[in-house]
Formats: sequence, C-alpha cells, structure tokens
Amino acid sequence: SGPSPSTSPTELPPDKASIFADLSAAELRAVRTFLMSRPELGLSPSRGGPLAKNTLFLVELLPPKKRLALRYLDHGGRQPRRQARAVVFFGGQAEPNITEFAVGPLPRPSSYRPLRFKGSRTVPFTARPVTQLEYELLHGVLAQAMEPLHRLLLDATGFWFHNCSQRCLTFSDIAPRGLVSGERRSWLVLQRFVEGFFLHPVGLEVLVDHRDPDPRRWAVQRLWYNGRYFSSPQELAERYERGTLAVARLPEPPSQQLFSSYEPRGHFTTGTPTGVHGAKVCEPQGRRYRVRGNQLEYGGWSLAFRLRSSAGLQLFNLRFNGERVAYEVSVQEAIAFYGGHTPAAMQTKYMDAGWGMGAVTYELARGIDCPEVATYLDVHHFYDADGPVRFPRAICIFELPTGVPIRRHFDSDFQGGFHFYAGLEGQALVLRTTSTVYNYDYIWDFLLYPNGVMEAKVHATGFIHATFYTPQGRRYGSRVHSHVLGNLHTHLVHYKVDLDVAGTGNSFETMDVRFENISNPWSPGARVVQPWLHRQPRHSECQAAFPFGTALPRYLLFYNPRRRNRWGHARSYRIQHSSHAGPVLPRGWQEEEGVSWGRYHLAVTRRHENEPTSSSIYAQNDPWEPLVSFEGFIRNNESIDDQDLVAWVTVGFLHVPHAEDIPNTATPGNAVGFFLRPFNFFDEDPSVASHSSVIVRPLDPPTFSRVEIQRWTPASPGPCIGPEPFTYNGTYRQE
Ligand SMILES: Cn1cnc(CC=O)c1
Ligand SMILES: [Ca+2]
Ligand SMILES: [Ca+2]
Ligand SMILES: [Cu+2]
Repeated sequence: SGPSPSTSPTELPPDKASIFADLSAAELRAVRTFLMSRPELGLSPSRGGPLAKNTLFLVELLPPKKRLALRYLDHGGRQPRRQARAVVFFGGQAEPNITEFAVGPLPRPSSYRPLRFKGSRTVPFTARPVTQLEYELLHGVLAQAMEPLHRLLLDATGFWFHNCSQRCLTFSDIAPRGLVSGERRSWLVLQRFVEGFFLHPVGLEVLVDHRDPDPRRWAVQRLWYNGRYFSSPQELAERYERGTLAVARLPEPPSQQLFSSYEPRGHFTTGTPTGVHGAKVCEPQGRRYRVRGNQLEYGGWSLAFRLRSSAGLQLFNLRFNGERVAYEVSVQEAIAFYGGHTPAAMQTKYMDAGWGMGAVTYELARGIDCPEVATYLDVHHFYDADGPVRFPRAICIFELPTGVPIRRHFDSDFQGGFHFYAGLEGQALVLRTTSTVYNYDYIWDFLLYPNGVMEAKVHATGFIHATFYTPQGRRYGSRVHSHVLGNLHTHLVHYKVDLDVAGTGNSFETMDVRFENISNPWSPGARVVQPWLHRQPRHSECQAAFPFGTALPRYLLFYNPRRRNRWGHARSYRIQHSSHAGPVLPRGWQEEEGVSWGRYHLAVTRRHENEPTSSSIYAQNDPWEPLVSFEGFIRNNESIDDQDLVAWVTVGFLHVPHAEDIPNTATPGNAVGFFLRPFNFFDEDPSVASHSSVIVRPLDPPTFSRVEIQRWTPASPGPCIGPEPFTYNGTYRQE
C-alpha cells in the first residue's frame, strides 16, 4: 500500500510506516465495492445521470488515532485497524445532505459508521465541492443562456459558446457561491478557449444560481458586460441589437506566440546560451536516501508520508536519529482572496481544499519539476470518481545540492596564510508534489537538512486569476495586457505542526530581546545599555495565539520541560517563519469566518482527535457557517503547559500581479514557508556525523607549499551519467 514508485521496484515498506500509507488502488476499490453493496446507502455512480442521487465522492485513509499509533510505534502495541474515510453525497434523499463514514477494516471492509464533526455539526448539501457532473450541467445551462448573445459574442470575440467545435468560449467559476450559507450561485467568467485561457476574459461575467438538485430550475440571475450590469441575457442582447451597448471588440488572437504561451520570444542581450541544457543534479555515487513504500530516510531523518486527496502532503512520525521531533506536519489549506472592479473579481475568495487541492497532483515533468535523477512515485486518488484514478509521477523525492555549504570556516593567520579550512557541502532531501488548482500551480516542498532542520515551503506559479480590464480596475491591480487586469490577492497557506519534542509532553515559550540599562561594572559612572533575553512562557492557548497586526516574537520555542541537553538547556525546537502574510479580510467579516485560522501567524493549541484539521473540503462553499471553526480550537483557552501541543502555522504573501506575471507567475520571490530548527535539542550540531566534511591544514607554514587534505569521501565523486531523454505522458486515468 502507499505510493508505488513508477521506477525502481517497490520494496516491502517497513511495517511501522504503512499505518500512515495512502490507500492502495485495491483498497480504494474494496471500499467502493463494499459501500455500493449496501442497499441502505442507495449509491449510484458519480458520472452521468441526475444530480439528485447518492454518490461516493471521496475515499481516503482515515489516519489512526494518535494514542493507538504511538502505542504501536513506541510500545510494541497492536497495529491499529486500517480504515478509510468515505464522503457520501446523499443528493437522492428528500433532505439532501453529506455524511462522512469510517469504513473498515481494510483491506477487506465489512462495516462502516458515521464520523462526527466537532460540535456534531451536520454538513449542508450546498457546502459540497462542485463535481464534474455539476460542471457539465453548468456548461449546458450557460450555453443555453448564451444563445440570445450569440451575435454579440461573435462580433466582440470571434468565439462562441453553443454547438462549438473550435473558437469556443469557456468559463472559470468563482467561489464562494453566494453571500450567505445555503446559497449556491456562482459568477462565471467567460474566456476564449486558447492556450492559457485564464488570461483571455472576454468582458462577460454571468451569475448562475445552481442550488437546486434539478438543473432545470437553474437560472441566470445577473450579468456583467464591459462595466455594466444586466438582469438577463435578453436585456443585454436587446441593448446590443439596439446599438446602445459599448462593445469591447477583442483583437483576433494570433495563431502563435500568444502572450499567454510559453513559446520563447525575444532574446537575452548577453547572448549567453539558452538553447542547451543548464546545470543538473547528479548522484555520482548513487542515492543517499532510502524510500521504502511511504517511509523516507535520509541522514538522521526518518518519516512516513502520504498525499491525501483532500488537502495534500501529510508527514507522520518525523524523527531525527530515532528521536521524535513531530508526530504530524501537514498542509491544511491554501486560500487566495481577491479584490477587483468586476463582480467576479470582488467575489473571488478561493479556499483550495474545496477544489480537491490534494487530488490535483498531476504528472511532474522529469528534469523540470524535479531533477531527472529524482525518485518519482505514482499515487491514486478517489475524488469525484467511480474508482481509483492513478496519477503517475505525482510525488518526487531527491537530494538537492543547495550550492551553499552547511558550514565552513577559513581560519586565517592574518599573515597571508591559514591555520585550517573546513567545510561541509550543503545538500537537502526534498519531498515534493504540486497542486494545480485550475489556473494556479502550488509546488509543495518539505526539505530535510542534515543538521536537524526541516523546512516546509510552497512556491506559487501558474496563471494568475485575471479579469477583464476596466479603468476602475487599476485600483485593484495591474493592467497586464490590452484587456486583462491582474487582480490583487492575498495567498495564505495553513500548516498543522504536531511537534512532539522529545516526547508528547511539551510546553511553549517565546523569546525576544529587551534592553537593559545597567551601571557599567568596569567603568564607574558609566552605563551599559544592552539586549537581554526576555523569555515569555505561554501557559494558555489565548497567550499562544499571535494575530496579524501584532509583531510575532522572533523565537517560538517548543520544549520538553523534563528533558535538558548536556548543557542544562530545555531541549527545544523552534518554529521560524519565512512569510509576508497579512489578513485577507477584517476579522469576522462574512467569509472570514470560514478561514479564522488566517487571523494568526501562529496559534498553539492542545491536541485533540476531534480537531484534526483547521479547514475542510466544505469551507469553500459554506464559509459563512463553517463546519470547522478554527477559532473554536483557541476559544476554550486550555492550558498548554506540559501537554500534547499542536502549532498551527500561517504563511503567505500579498500578490499584486504585474506585467512579469505574464505568461505565468514565476517562482523566484514567490515562496513562503517555515523552518523547524533544533534549539538546544542536541548537544552540538548533529551534522558532525556527516562524512562529507573536508578539512585542509597547511603542512609547512610559513611556506604553505603543501597542505594536508582530510576527507572521508573519495577525492573525486566520479562521472555523472547523463539522464535519459525527456518523456511526459500527462494523463491520469481511472484504473
Ligand atoms: C478556481 N480556483 C480555485 N483556486 C484557484 C487558485 C487561485 O487563484 C483557482
Ligand atoms: Ca483548545
Ligand atoms: Ca504534540
Ligand atoms: Cu498569486
């Protein structure tokens, strides 16, 4: 079970990690077969047919309870039962609703039970993510509604909608889908379907109410065209036919070198070659990491990983030299809240767990998304499907030469020579996947360094979510092409970090500097003003929630109050943000309730099994009465002294699109994340165990004609074998 390498043969995963492994294709099928066989559920296939039916939407691993997992991992206890989480859309009932079930035991399920959300909240049917079937029906309703506008669309864009085989229009849908809980009405941005269609809005936006399970009752409620609102397609068509409409006639898109294309155009003035391959990653003496099933080992690090369809990468049982640092580190949610002049722009508040963020993990291009020499793993998702869908090369793992040493020193004798030079070349182990949520591509990385540092990082790339340019739009972003506005938006990403620093009993304190003004002990009458370490133990959850708008202390320390290192310091790990985040909305304003985690740079809570995630797949379509209210994790202000703590980390940045976001947002400068850094956790830098160090000492100073080179790896790494030619498949098929 777990990811299956698309290359080297799968060794049997070590037992321990497999309790966290994603469900295999066979297990996913077994869950579906079992649930489909239960007459009381009345399940129908997801594809085709009416919306008003009961369907199995999502199947993924239901991770074991931490208590049972630790008993198995640390105390030789019984292996926890392997279960699945199954999300069922009961659209075929008089009172449609969504119910989640635990199904097991795997691999041969024989029972299921409902899963309860904290507060026993039920999931309204309107909160469900949009399915492929609903999009097909939306497309049909829109095409029908656009018929009266056929002449306008042809005149203004040269493209059209219905009965279209080429020069077609398409659309991007906006969420949230309305203004209050229970609504399901989406603004649709019409675009010309060319390469990079996200950058080709035509100036028409259409609001469709698609709440009813019967699509025959769906209706267009409003339209916006080139700066004006209309109540129906007929009203807009009449204005056009009467010639009283300001028509935005778009230039014919060129047959090649579209501004939204990656095709090379122009040249660099230096004339340095780009028509040949650049630098590559090389492993001249083979791999220095081990992947067995979903267990990853590198240097002192070991961890279990999975790629859950609902939200993405999730690490478990992170240990360094066999000692646990964290029980879980996982991506929770990624949001992008926009501003703009068009209705779609001002409405767009994307919450990507609601868009299958963990399931849109398309094929990684070898040598581009990851080095050629990386290990590529296939995964299976069961998300809005009728069986497991195989995503080839969805994960890659590789050792990355960072190009900067982990540490080095040149010990000068300040007389033209040196006492010694020493250095340790820098590498990190990278575990990577991507989420392509329509226009945007997130590159999700976890990096393991040999000195006990782990880095979580996300790069944003892909197409900006753009809207039709109007002069008023300049208040909300940059004009990036003749009819295109790049709308401002704030990206926020939320991580769950269940640190277990040398055990589950942890406490939390912050540390920064304050200044003291003391009499100078070696110069009577003089004063010394100097920094000193101001430690602030945080005893309760409210004391450990750091909202945007207040400075985050620079040292955020999680420690085991009963464990000290050799020098008498509490063994700690530090969270260090790399982020330029800010609030997406004022606190408490409508949709902000659905992303209350986004109020805080960091919040530290006591861990609870009924607080497994800070968001959900339902937040996007019902942010107003969120099923998961993160604020509720903090509100009861529990003690966090010597408890099993979870750190909830928010990182992000304000993105004001600019001309250089064309054709795509580029990764340099668009990465945020955080570090987990040992702070007196060890007695010294644990990377001293690495045999990659090199020491050079002069043998005959002051002539320095000869040096002694001490190393523990071969003098030369040897040749690099060139990679095979590039290949790419791009498909992801139900198996
Ligand atoms: C449709 N959609 C949902 N999320 C995105 C990425 C941010 O723009 C797009
Ligand atoms: Ca709490
Ligand atoms: Ca913990
Ligand atoms: Cu952006």
